[in-house]
Amino acid sequence: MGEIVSLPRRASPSGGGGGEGEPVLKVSTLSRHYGGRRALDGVDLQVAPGEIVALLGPNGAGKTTLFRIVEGLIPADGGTVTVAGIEVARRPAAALAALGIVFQETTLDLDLTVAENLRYYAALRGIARGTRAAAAQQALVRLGLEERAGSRARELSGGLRRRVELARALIGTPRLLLLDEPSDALDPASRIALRAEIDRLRHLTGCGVLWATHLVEEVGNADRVVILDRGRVIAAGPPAAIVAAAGGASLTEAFLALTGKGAS
Ligand SMILES: Nc1ncnc2c1ncn2[C@@H]1O[C@H](COP(=O)(O)OP(=O)(O)OP(=O)(O)O)[C@@H](O)[C@H]1O
Repeated sequence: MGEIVSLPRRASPSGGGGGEGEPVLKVSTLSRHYGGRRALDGVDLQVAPGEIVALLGPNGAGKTTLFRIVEGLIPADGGTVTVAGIEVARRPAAALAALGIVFQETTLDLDLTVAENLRYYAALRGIARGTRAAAAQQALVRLGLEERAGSRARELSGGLRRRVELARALIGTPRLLLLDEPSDALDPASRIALRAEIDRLRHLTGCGVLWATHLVEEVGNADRVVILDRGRVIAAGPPAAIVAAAGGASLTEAFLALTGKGAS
């Protein structure tokens, strides 16, 4: 186990990121057990508007548990989570309304068309009947999916399905986008395209992004990386600063030095 490396957040959005303004996600001393097993142990992290924060950790580090608490699906044992200033434990519905979520597994209805999936989600988000079609159309345009509007989700490649899910997550103008290992099932070209898309979208919408992954090569473009290991934050800061502080030549080396574990 490496020592804790804590580095300052980038002071200015230059270089592509956001990083200014009140945090859209604030996680403070969060803990959670499953029976006798400690899944999260005093986790602190923040995401600013327009900022991409990668949550990097090996399998079992606690990433999914953290996401479930932020989404209001399970309670924490201790600590607090606020989304856009709203405390999840006190006002779960309001906090959920400020979130856009892309789950690890595809959650599109494969028998519906792309446009139908988006309109259905708009209805779930409480968007008025008269404006749902416009909200779905705006989402299609944002992701360059207009020509796919009539395609059944089943006919789309994995990369295109993810783009539809991103489009869907942005309906209702969320303040924070939660991406739970979104590129796990994608081929390398689709992974690269997805990263570029998310970078573009955070500039376009100003939403913050928390991106969970166990793939070190995915996090180099993030504004900040938070490394989670066995439920604890063991390093946090811009990728280059983590590499420098851990004395590695690359983020992969730094990750190995800090966790003592292999990563893909
Ligand atoms: N429902 C559960 N019951 C008991 N233990 C659980 C449960 N869910 C997770 N755990 C344990 O909590 C720890 C954190 O798991 P979690 O799924 O949050 O990690 P993760 O970083 O998302 O891993 P992965 O990348 O494999 O999804 C692990 O030790 C896991 O075995």
